[in-house]
Amino acid sequence: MALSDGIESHRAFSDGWRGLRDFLLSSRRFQRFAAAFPLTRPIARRRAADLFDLCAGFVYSQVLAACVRLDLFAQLRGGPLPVATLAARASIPVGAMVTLLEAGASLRLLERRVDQRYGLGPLGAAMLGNPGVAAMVEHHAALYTDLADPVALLRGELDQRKLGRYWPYAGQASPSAVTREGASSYTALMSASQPMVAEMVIGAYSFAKHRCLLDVGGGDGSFLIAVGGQAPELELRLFDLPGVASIARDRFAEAGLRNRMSVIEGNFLADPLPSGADVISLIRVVHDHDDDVVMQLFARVREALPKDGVLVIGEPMSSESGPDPTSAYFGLYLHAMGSGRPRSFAALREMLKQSGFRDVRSRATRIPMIAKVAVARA
Ligand SMILES: CC(C)=CCC/C(C)=C/CC/C(C)=C/C=C/C(C)=C/C=C/C=C(C)/C=C/C=C(C)/C=C/C=C(C)/C=C/CC(C)(C)O
Ligand SMILES: C[S@@+](CC[C@H](N)C(=O)[O-])C[C@H]1O[C@@H](n2cnc3c(N)ncnc32)[C@H](O)[C@@H]1O
Repeated sequence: MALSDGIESHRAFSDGWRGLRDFLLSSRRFQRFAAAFPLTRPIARRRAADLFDLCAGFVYSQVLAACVRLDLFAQLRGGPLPVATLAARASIPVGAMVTLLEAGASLRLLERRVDQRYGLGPLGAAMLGNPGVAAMVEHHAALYTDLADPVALLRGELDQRKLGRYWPYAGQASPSAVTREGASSYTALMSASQPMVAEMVIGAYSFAKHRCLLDVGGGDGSFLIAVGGQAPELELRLFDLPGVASIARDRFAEAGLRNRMSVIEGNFLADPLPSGADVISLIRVVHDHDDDVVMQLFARVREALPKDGVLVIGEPMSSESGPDPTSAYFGLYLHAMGSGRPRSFAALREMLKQSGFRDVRSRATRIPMIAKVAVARA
């Protein structure tokens, strides 16, 4: 059998079986049968609950947003508190506060305790361990507005995208014009959420074997500071737009790190990257840009690295097998932002190979949803 015949018969089989599945699942009669029959009932209930979660997810997100805005998790860190206390502190009527607390409890963010008190739930407690997540939730207000009419957003009918304003470099021909003021909110958000990302990247790749690291698009330097803590001998350099570079300079000066770290300002779309580093990192940078920009960036990284120098990419990457809700999130997020797309490791590997990189490998991270890592040699 010729290869094309084999592919054709595989496609026919796959389409045929999926067609049968879709026919059954969309039939009200089959749904009634599956919910009644004891062996299929658990699956029917799970599917119904999955669909309910998709319908109601925006409400769950707003319950979380209210808990974060009212600082409920931090308030409950020391132990449960009475409803009346929480309501008075939030200037919310007791009845409405109970509605929020019950919603939080049903989502495992909070827990109802005896005597009309509420404490942390397992997910609320996990929020306290990852303060960057609360910062993300706060800034979702911009995305939430842009997504109010998702079809208009996808059709390009929104004149003003809030998320586009939040990330002023996105899709801009002259990102160097971004001022320090324009960069300050996104730089603070990146700084707040960097610890969980740095943990993933440093856990997957050891920088200690290198001499000098250049972090391109390095923000306020939080990633470099985390790497520096693990690799005390490593020379650290940061490259970012002028507005962000000035924030990083102040941060290093405040932390007394000016001797250890240097900051180079520039635009990687127009300026060559400084040479001298034997490892370059791109942390949450590549997915912000369209393919043509990424290819330019990879070319500049390759020019700046010595032979055998290493490029480390750390960011959320889409899954190559099966459904992956983080891709839904980043796909819509980056669309609203105005440039970029989530890429799988395989897509990045292809682009890296086309740019002349070799030995492209994926490194496993502890929580891939937060960041995956790709490593390549110049
Ligand atoms: C002790 C007992 C009783 C039981 C033990 C059971 C057990 C082992 C429980 C585990 C407990 C545990 C350790 C929980 C840990 C939870 C963690 C680590 C949770 C982490 C959650 C992280 C989340 C939700 C991250 C969300 C990230 C978001 C939304 C990121 C958004 C990123 C954006 C918008 C980036 C923008 C940058 C741009 C523009 C794309 O470049
Ligand atoms: C999403 S942030 C990531 C910041 C940091 N790496 C982190 O993970 O926290 C992307 C960074 O790339 C920088 N950037 C975007 N376009 C750039 C350009 N053309 N030249 C230099 N830096 C750029 C931004 O200013 C920003 O600091």
